[in-house]
Amino acid sequence: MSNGADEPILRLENVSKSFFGFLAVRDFSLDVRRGSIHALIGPNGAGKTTIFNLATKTLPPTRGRIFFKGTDITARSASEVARLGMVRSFQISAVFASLTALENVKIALQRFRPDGFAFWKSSKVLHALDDRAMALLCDVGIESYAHARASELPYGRRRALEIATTLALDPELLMLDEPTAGMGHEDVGRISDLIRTVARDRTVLMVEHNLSIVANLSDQITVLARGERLAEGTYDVVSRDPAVIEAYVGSEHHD
Ligand SMILES: Nc1ncnc2c1ncn2[C@@H]1O[C@H](COP(=O)(O)OP(=O)(O)OP(=O)(O)O)[C@@H](O)[C@H]1O
Repeated sequence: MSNGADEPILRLENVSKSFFGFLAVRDFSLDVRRGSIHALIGPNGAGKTTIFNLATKTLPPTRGRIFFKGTDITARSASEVARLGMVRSFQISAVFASLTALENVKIALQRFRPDGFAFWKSSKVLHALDDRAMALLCDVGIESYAHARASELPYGRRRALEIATTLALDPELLMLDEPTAGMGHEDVGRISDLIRTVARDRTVLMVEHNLSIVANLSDQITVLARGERLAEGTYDVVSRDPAVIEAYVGSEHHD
C-alpha cells in the first residue's frame, strides 16, 4: 500500500544530460528517501554537480523526468521548485558581504513572502523577524556573530551563515553542494554536526568530497562514475565494492 510517506521525496527517472554532444549524465535514476541524509559521491568529473543542478532545476535535463514529492517538476523553474520546498545552498556568494549576519538571515526570511521585503512593517513584526533570525543563527552556532558583517566572518562561520539563510526558507529537502569544501579540520567537524542537527526534521541530499563526512553522516550513498551510477547503499556496502575502489584508485582521487 502506498501512502505519501513511502514515496521518495525526490526521484530522478532515466535522466540524461549532454553538453554539446558530450553525455555528462547517462540514463541516471535516483530515489531519495524522506528523512534520510543521502550523499552523491564519485571521482572528479563523475557528474555529481550536473545531477545536483538537474535536480534543483538549475539545468534542464536532455532526457528523463524529475519528481519532487510526487509532482513532475521536469518543466518547472528553479524558483518554483524552491517554493515547493527543495532549497539548495548557494555557497558563500549568496551571502551579502556588507550586511551583518542577522540582516542576511532576515532578508532570507522575507524572500518567499507574498509581501516581499516589507521594510514599512510595524516594529512588532520586525522584532518577531529579529527573534526568528536570531534563533536561526543560534541553530547554526553563530549567534555571537549576529552583528558582524558577513565579510568579517571566518570561512567556516560564513558557510554556517549561508546554511542559516537556506534554512530560513524552511526546506523539506535541503540540497548541499560540497558543504565542507575548503574547510579546516575544526570547521569540518562543526558543519558536520550542523548537518546532522538540521537533518533531524528534513531530508538532506549532498554532494561531498570528504569521505569521512560521508561515512559519518549518510544513510544512503550513491556512487557515480562517468555519468552513471556505479553503486548505491550504506557506506559499509559501497566502500567495499570493487567497482567503487577501482573508480577511485583509477581516477587518482586523493580526498
Ligand atoms: N556546462 C558544461 N559544459 C560542458 N561540459 C560540462 C559542463 N558542466 C559539466 N561538464 C562536464 O560534465 C562532466 C561532469 O561534470 P560535473 O561537474 O558534473 O562532475 P563532478 O562529479 O561534479 O566533478 P567534480 O568532483 O570535479 O566537481 C565533466 O566531464 C565536465 O567537464
